[in-house]
Amino acid sequence: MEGVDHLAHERNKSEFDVDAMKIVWAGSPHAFDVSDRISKLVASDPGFRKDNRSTLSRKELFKNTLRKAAYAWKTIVDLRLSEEEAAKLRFYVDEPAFTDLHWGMFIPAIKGQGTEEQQQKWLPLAYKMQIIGCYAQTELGHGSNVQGLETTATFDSQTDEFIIHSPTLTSSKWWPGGLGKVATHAIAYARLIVGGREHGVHGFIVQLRSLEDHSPLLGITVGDIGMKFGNGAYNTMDNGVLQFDHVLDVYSIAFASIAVMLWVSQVTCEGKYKQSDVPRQLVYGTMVYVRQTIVADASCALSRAVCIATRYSAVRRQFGSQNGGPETQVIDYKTQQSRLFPLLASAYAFRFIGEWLKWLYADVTQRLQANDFSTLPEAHACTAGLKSLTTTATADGIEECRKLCGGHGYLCSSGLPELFAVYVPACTYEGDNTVLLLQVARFLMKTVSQLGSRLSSKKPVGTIAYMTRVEHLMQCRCGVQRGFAELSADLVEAAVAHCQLIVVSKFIEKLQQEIPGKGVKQQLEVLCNIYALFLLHKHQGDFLSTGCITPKHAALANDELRSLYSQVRPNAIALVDAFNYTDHYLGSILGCYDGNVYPKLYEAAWKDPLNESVVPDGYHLYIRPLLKQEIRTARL
Ligand SMILES: CCCCC/C=C\C/C=C\C/C=C\CCC(=O)SCCNC(=O)CCNC(=O)[C@H](O)C(C)(C)COP(=O)(O)OP(=O)(O)OC[C@H]1O[C@@H](n2cnc3c(N)ncnc32)[C@H](O)[C@@H]1OP(=O)(O)O
Ligand SMILES: Cc1cc2nc3c(=O)[nH]c(=O)nc-3n(C[C@H](O)[C@H](O)[C@H](O)COP(=O)(O)OP(=O)(O)OC[C@H]3O[C@@H](n4cnc5c(N)ncnc54)[C@H](O)[C@@H]3O)c2cc1C
Repeated sequence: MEGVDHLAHERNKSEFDVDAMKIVWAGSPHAFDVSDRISKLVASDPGFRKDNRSTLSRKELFKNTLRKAAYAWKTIVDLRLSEEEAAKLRFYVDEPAFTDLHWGMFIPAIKGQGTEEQQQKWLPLAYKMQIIGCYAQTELGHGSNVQGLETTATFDSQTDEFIIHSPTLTSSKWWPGGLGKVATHAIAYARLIVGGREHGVHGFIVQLRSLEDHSPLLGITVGDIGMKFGNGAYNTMDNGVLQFDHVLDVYSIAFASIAVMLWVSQVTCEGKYKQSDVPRQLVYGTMVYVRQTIVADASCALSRAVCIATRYSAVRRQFGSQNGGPETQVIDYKTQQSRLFPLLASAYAFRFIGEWLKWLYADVTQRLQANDFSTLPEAHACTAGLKSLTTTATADGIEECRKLCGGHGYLCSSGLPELFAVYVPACTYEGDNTVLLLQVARFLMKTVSQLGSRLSSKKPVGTIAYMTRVEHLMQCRCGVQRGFAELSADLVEAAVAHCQLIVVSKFIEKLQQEIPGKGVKQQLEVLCNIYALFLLHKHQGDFLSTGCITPKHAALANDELRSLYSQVRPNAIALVDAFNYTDHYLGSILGCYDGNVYPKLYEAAWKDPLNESVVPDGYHLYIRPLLKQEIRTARL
């Protein structure tokens, strides 16, 4: 029945202050206020409806996305929302669109790599959306290997301009989000050539389309690369293809510096290339920035799937009826708990590692401005490794949540298939996860060679086993005289172990902070122990081989896990309520707040276009002749 909370009995079991946990999840009372207000604003506005996406054609879907993006911008302007509120609104609109890359990469690239002059020229236009940008780095032939990019930018000292060109088919820009049909400008990465000499890959701001009639400019060929995985999903985004034919790009300016003129690589009017001695990888700065935002995104996506699966697991009953009484809630099965609760713990773990990574990125950015590159390698390794670890775990976790919901998890109305389809490219974009782990492995090899076996001492006591595991995995690999390439598959395992050590240690450090609210810290301690012991159980071969745990320890850890699951069980619904997601944002009948699943599933079924007629189109043409044997049947 509408209005009845079918999960009230679960919510009454909670042993902690849910409102206080909501603040912990949001990060601060202010952050909670903004999230709560904006999520309700979006949920209550029919202009942001999203429950019909799976029934639209690609063109209808895309036009609807443009409508929503324009409507969101009008809402932001009319309500005079702050940058923080506007970002939250785009988040809760929950539709991959060109705005993601305009705000998520194009603007950060100009802020992070543009000179003061370039920022003054381009940022006001971008903030007012008088230009729409994309980040055009990947090409048809190269994505991971940035140094393999083929697009050229040749400086013409006669005209004081750059000529941007796609010399080969494989140099076509391919994948940039927003590029296909919307972006008017791109930050295009190209090989800088000055005076016949090549100076590696640099970023250029290039105008692609007329600001008058949106037609591609002379020398620009641009379009969409076609349908992607899943039906609605990421097909709201116009990932594009772009070719330059000797574009005399009067607007392009070679990105001349990182942060505040820290790294000045200039091309003078006389055609001289000047670069000071800062790491050339600073040109990758935008990717490092985005990778740390992707870690925070992982906690959002995983928590969303876990919220759906947890609420449905409490609603769903199957088997176990005693004397005609109610069947057993599937959330009470130990197998369901052993699959679901580690994902619940991971969602919280990724939330806190995302907070720490945001601090690490801000710290390294501040150091760069002071010409201090000392923590850049660690920042790169951490952002790369944690992006890889959290997105892989989240993509796998969303699929596990779909399976935890049985058959109904496969319905679009569960919200899980689309969430999976939208999320999984995160394992590829912003750096293929294996390629990024190889960067971490390279960092570990260098660290081991510099520090000897002790990779790092500054870790909480509870992580000794985790630290020993990483050192053991590295020693086993570094000890043998074989090349990096030969050992790369093993080194990637050590890289994963290193990242897991970071997540566990930062979760433990989080618990050392002052955390207000009745029972809140205790619940987080349970989740931290679940995260740490679940991984120890999953990788117990590594831990046993280090000798720092014995088979008896491994068995005790497993017993402790079961006990921890029992401690979470009465609090599970409250722990997912703490994410404070609206039903609109969840987009899931199985995960609806009131747990009134069956009537909503049944009602939703009849809204499918196929049910607009009781006799389907095609019956008279194809089925009736079949049934009436009017088609000559093959001789049996
Ligand atoms: C739900 C809807 C979406 C939500 C949207 C929200 C926001 C939008 C954001 C994301 C989603 C949408 C789109 C994604 C956009 C993209 O995908 S943009 C393109 C991303 N592409 C990549 O990530 C490419 C990956 N490849 C690389 O980063 C590099 O090629 C490499 C693998 C790092 C290798 O680089 P290379 O220059 O060859 O260096 P090498 O391996 O030789 O290393 C040399 C030294 O440099 C150090 N180093 C490498 N990278 C960095 C770095 N970034 N920072 C600092 N240092 C770096 C490396 O460690 C080596 O150091 P040594 O001391 O010499 O060992
Ligand atoms: C949805 C989506 C949105 C995107 N948006 C953008 C965007 O806005 N802008 C942009 O510039 N790009 C974008 N991209 C492109 C994305 O950044 C690249 O696809 C990504 O960096 C991976 O590169 P690749 O496609 O070349 O993969 P490849 O590197 O070709 O990967 C193929 C396989 O090769 C393996 N491999 C590659 N190199 C090595 C190695 N050295 N050692 C071991 N294994 C290796 C990989 O692990 C993988 O298994 C997007 C991609 C997607 C899917």
